[in-house]
Amino acid sequence: MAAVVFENCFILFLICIFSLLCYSFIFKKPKNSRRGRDLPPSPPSLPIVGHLHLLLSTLTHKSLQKISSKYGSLLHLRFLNVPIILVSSASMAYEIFKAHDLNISDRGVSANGESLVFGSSGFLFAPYGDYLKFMKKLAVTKLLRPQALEQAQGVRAVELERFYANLLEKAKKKESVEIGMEVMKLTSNMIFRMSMGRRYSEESGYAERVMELTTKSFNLTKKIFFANMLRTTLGKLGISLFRKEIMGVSCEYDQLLERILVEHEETLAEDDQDKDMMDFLLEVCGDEKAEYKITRDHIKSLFVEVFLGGTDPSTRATEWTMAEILNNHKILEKMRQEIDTVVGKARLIQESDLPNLPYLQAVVKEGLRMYPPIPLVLREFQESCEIKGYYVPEKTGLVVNVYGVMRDPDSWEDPDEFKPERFLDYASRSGQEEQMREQGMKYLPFGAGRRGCLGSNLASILQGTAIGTMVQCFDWRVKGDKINMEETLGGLILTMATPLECTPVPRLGPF
Ligand code: HEM
Repeated sequence: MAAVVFENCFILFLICIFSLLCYSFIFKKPKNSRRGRDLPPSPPSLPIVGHLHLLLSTLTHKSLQKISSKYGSLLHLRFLNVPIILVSSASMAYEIFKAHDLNISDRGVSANGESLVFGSSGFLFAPYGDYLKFMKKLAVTKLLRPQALEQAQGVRAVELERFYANLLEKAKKKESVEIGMEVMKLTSNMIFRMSMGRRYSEESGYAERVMELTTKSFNLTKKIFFANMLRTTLGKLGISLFRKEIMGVSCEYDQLLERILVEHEETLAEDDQDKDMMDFLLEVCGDEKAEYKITRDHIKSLFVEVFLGGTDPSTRATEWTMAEILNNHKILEKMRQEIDTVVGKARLIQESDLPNLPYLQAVVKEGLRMYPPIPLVLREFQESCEIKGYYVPEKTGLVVNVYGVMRDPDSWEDPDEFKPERFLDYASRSGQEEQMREQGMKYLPFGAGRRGCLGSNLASILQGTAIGTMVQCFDWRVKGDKINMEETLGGLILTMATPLECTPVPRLGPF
C-alpha cells in the first residue's frame, strides 16, 4: 500500500516538474560541459527524463548492471538534469579510487535540513571537511577501532547469549522465526549497548524503541533520497517532498535521544572504563576548548547514523548468507565440522573463535559479495577530471555499482554461484602490491577510500557470531525445497523479497 502511494506521488511529482523542465529546456540552453572533450559513453536515453527510468525500476542495481554489461563499465548517464558517472568494474573503480579519492569524497546528496535522519547535523551526507573528520575520529576511537571493540566484547557476548536463548525458546515451542527480525534485534541491542546503553537493562525498552525507529527510517530512505536529490528544483516551487513523514520520525528520535542524554548527564560515569560513547560526546559538547564545537543535535545525529549505518546492512547480509547456507547442505555441513572441531560441542561459539574459523569467514565474505546490502555507492566529483581519457565535469554524480562489480564475470569465476572456497584461495594468493590493490577493488561491499565504511570490523564480528550460533546450535526446517532468493531494494538496501522464515530445532546444548 505504502509503495503504491509512493509510486503515485512520484508520478504526480514527475508531471509537476515536467512543465518546469520544459520551461528550462526551451528557454534556457543546457550547459554543455564538454569543452571540446569527450564525456564517457552514454546509452540511449529518453527525452527530458534521460535515464531516470533505470533509477525508478524496483531493482535499480540490476538495471544498471544490465546497461553496463551492454554499453561498458564507465558510462555517462543523466537523471533529469542531474549528470551521473556509472562505474561497474574493478579496473574502473581502481582508477577512480586511486587517483581521485579526495575529489570524490563528498556524497553529493544534500543533507535533509534539520531532520535527525540524514540531516545537516549528521555526517553521512556531510562534505569532507573538519566536522566530518572530527565526528569520524570520535566514532572510530570510542566505538569502532579494534581497542574499543575489544573493550565492549563482554557486552556483545551477553547479547549473543540472549540471541541464542531466544532461538532456543522458539525451538522448544516449535515456533518458526523470521531470521531478519531476530538478527535485527541482536545487532540493534549490541550497537545500542555498546554506544550508549551499557547501564541500561533490557527492561528499559530503549533498545527496542531505537530498533523500531531505525526500521521506520529505513523504510523512508528511498523517499528521503528522492526528496534530497530534487530539493533545489522543488524548493523553487515551494514544495518540500515527504517532509511531514521525515520530520515525524526525526521528532520521535529526538524525544528518545534527549531522554537518554539527560539520563547520562544526571549520572555521568566517573571512571573512564565505565564511560560509553555518549558520555564522551557529552564531555566534548561541554568542552569550550574542543577541536570542534559540537551541539546536542550533532550528538543525536551521530547516534541515529551509527544505528542506520550499522544495524540494517549487517542484518540483511546475515539473512542473505543464512539463506544461501540453508540452500546448500554441503556448505552447512562443512561449517559445522569446522565449528565443532575448533569450538567443540560443550560451549557456545564466541567472537574470539572467529580468527580460527576461516571457512566461516569465507562464507560471510561470499554472502557480502553476492548480496552487498548497499549495492550502489554514491559520491560526487567536486572538480572536473579525466578518467581513462574521458572528461568528467565538476559536480557530476558518481554511482559505483558494487553489486555489478562483485558479479562481473571478468573479475569473478561463476559470479552468480555461492562458492565460499574462492575466498580461501584468494587469501593464499600473492602478487605485486599494486596488482593486489587493484584486485582488492573487485570486492567492495564496504565501499572504498576515505568515505568507505567505518564499521567493517564490527560488521564481521556481528555476522560471524550470529551465523556461527545459528549453524552451530540448530538445525533449520524450511518450508518447500528451496529458499526463494528473489531480490528487492527495500529503501536502497538489498533485501530478500520473501523474508527468510524457518523453524529452529536444537542440535547442541543447552549451554
Ligand atoms: C555488513 C555490514 C555493513 C555493510 C555492507 C556496510 C557498507 C557500507 C557502505 C557500502 C558504505 C558507503 C561506503 C562508501 O561510500 O565508499 C558505508 C558507510 C558507512 N558505514 Fe557501513 N556497512 C556495514 C556495517 C556498518 C556498521 C556495523 C557500522 C557502524 C556501527 C557502519 C558504519 C558506517 C558509517 C558511519 C558509514 C559512513 C562513512 C562516511 O560517510 O564517511 N557500517 N557502509
